[in-house]
Amino acid sequence: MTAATDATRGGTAGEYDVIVLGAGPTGENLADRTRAAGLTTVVVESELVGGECSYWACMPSKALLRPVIAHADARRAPGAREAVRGGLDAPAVLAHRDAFASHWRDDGQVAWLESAGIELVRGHGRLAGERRVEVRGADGTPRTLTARHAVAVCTGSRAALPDLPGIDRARPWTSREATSAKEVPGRLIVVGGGVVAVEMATAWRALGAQVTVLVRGGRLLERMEPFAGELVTGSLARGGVTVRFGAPVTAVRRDRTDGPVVVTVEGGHEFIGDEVLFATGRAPRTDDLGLESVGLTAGRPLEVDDTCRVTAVAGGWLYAAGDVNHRALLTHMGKYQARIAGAAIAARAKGEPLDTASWGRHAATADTAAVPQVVFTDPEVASVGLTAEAAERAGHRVRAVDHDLGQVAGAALYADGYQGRARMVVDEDAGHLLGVTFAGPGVGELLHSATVAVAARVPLDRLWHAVPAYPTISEVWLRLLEAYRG
Ligand SMILES: Cc1cc2nc3c(=O)[nH]c(=O)nc-3n(C[C@H](O)[C@H](O)[C@H](O)COP(=O)(O)OP(=O)(O)OC[C@H]3O[C@@H](n4cnc5c(N)ncnc54)[C@H](O)[C@@H]3O)c2cc1C
Ligand SMILES: NC(=O)c1ccc[n+]([C@@H]2O[C@H](COP(=O)([O-])OP(=O)(O)OC[C@H]3O[C@@H](n4cnc5c(N)ncnc54)[C@H](O)[C@@H]3O)[C@@H](O)[C@H]2O)c1
Repeated sequence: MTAATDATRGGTAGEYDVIVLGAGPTGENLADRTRAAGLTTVVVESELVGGECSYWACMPSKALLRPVIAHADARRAPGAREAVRGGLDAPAVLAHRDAFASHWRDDGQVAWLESAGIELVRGHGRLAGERRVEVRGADGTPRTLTARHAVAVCTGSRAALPDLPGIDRARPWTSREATSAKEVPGRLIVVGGGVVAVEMATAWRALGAQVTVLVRGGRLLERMEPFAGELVTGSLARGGVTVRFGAPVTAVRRDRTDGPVVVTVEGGHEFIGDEVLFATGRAPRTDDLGLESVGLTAGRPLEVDDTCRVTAVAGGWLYAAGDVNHRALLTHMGKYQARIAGAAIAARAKGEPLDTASWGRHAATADTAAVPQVVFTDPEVASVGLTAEAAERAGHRVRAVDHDLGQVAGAALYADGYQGRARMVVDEDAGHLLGVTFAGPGVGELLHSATVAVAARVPLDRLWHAVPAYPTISEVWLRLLEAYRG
C-alpha cells in the first residue's frame, strides 16, 4: 500500500497543518521539514512524485551527459586514449538514462514519502480561497483539503515556447522530449543559447545527431562570464556542432506529420531538421492554480519575501518555493528555499520567534547572493555569485582576476592540452569574493570551495591560508590569490 490517495487521513476529514502543492524536489523537501517539525503534512501531485528534476530535467540530462564527458576525458589521457575505440554506445547511454529516470515510475519516491510520514494525494490541485485546496483526481472526483497553518505552492515551471507561426503543428521538442527521447534524431535543431541548449546540444551530438544551434543573441550562456560561452562555443564547433549567432527564429513548420521540420530565421534562411528543440526558458506553473480565488493573477511567478511567504496575500498563510517563485531556477536552490520556508512555517505555527535577517535561519539569502551552478558541457562551467559585469552593475568596486587553468599542474595532469579559465571577482572595499567562475574539464567538483568562500564572505587574507593540495586543479585558487596580491 502507498501513502497515496486518501485525503481523509489527516485527522478531521481533509484537514492538515500544511498542504504542499507539487511533489518536485522543492515540495518534497518542504514537506519533509514541516513533517519533521511535527506538523501534519499532505502533498498534492498531478504527475510523478519527484517532479521535473527526476524525470525530465537534472537526472536524465546528467545521465546522458556523464558518459559523454567520461568518453571525452578518456580521450584526453595518453594511454587511456589508445584504448578508446569509436564513439559512444548510444543504446547503452539511453538505457543508462532510462534507469536514472527510474523508467518514469515514482514508486521509490512514493515509498520515501510514506517512510517520512507525509501523505500524498494524487491529482491536480487548485486554490479555492483562503487555506483551501481543491484536488481533482484522475477519475475526476473532486476533494477539498484545508490547511490549519499554511499552503505551500511548489508547482515548478514548464518550458516556455515562443509564439511563432506554425509552432503548434511542428511538434517541437521541449526539454521533456530532449531528455526522454528513445532514439537519436538524424538532424537536431536547437533554438536558444542557454543551459538547456548547450547541454542538450552536447549530449545529442555525442550520441550521433547532426546538431545546429540557433542563438538569437551574440553568445552562449549569456548570464555567465563571457569566457564560459566562448570556451563552450569553441568546443561545440570542434565536436561538429554548427552554432549560428544573431539568428532569431521567425517561423517553424512541418508540412507532413512524418516529414522534416523547417526552421526559418530572420533574413529568411531556412534550416531543416528531423526534430527542433526549443530551449527558450521557463514559465511558472501558475496558470491553472486557482490564484484568482485569492486575488492573484494567473500565469505569473509568485513573488515572495525571504521566508518564501507570498507577499500579495493577506493572512500570511500562502508560501511559494522553487521554480514557481522564479528567484533561482535550480533544484538545489528550490531545496534550500524549502528548508527555509519549512522552518518558517513551523516556527510561525508554534508561535516561536523567527530570525529573518539576511543569512538568518528563516531567510532565504543564498538564492540571490551565492547561487552555484554547474553546466555539464565539455568543458564544464561552474559559477557562483556575481559575474564581474553584474557586480559592477550592482554598484560594487570590483577587481576581476583571471588565470589560465591550463597552466595549473593538476589541470595539465588531468587532461592532455587542458583548456580552461578561472575568474574571481573581488569586492575591493569589503576584501572578499562576490563571485567565481571556472570553465574547463572537471571543474564542477571545484565549485563548492568557491561557494563556501562567497557565501561565508571569507576575507582574502584568510583565504591565503586555505592551501590547495598539490597537484590538483584546485591549485588555481593559489594562482588567483597570487595574481591578486602581486
Ligand atoms: C533539461 C533541464 C535540466 C536541468 N538540470 C538541472 C541541473 O542539472 N541542476 C539543477 O540544479 N537544476 C537543473 N534544472 C532545473 C530543475 O529541474 C528545476 O529547478 C527543479 O526541477 C525545480 O524544482 P521544483 O520542485 O520547484 O519544480 P518541479 O521539479 O517542476 O516540480 C513541480 C511539481 O509540481 C507538480 N504540479 C504542478 N502543478 C500542480 C498542481 N496544480 N497540482 C499538483 N501538482 C502540480 C508537477 O507535476 C511537478 O511534479 C534543469 C532543468 C531542465 C529543464
Ligand atoms: N545544469 C544546470 O544547472 C541546468 C541545466 C539545464 C537547465 N537549468 C535551469 O533551467 C532553466 C531553464 O533553462 P533554459 O536553457 O531553457 O533557459 P535560459 O534562460 O538559460 O536560456 C534561454 C535561452 O533562450 C533564448 N531565448 C529566449 N526566448 C527566445 C526566443 N523567442 N527565440 C530565440 N531564443 C530565445 C535566450 O536568449 C537564452 O539564450 C535555467 O534557468 C537553468 O537554471 C539548469
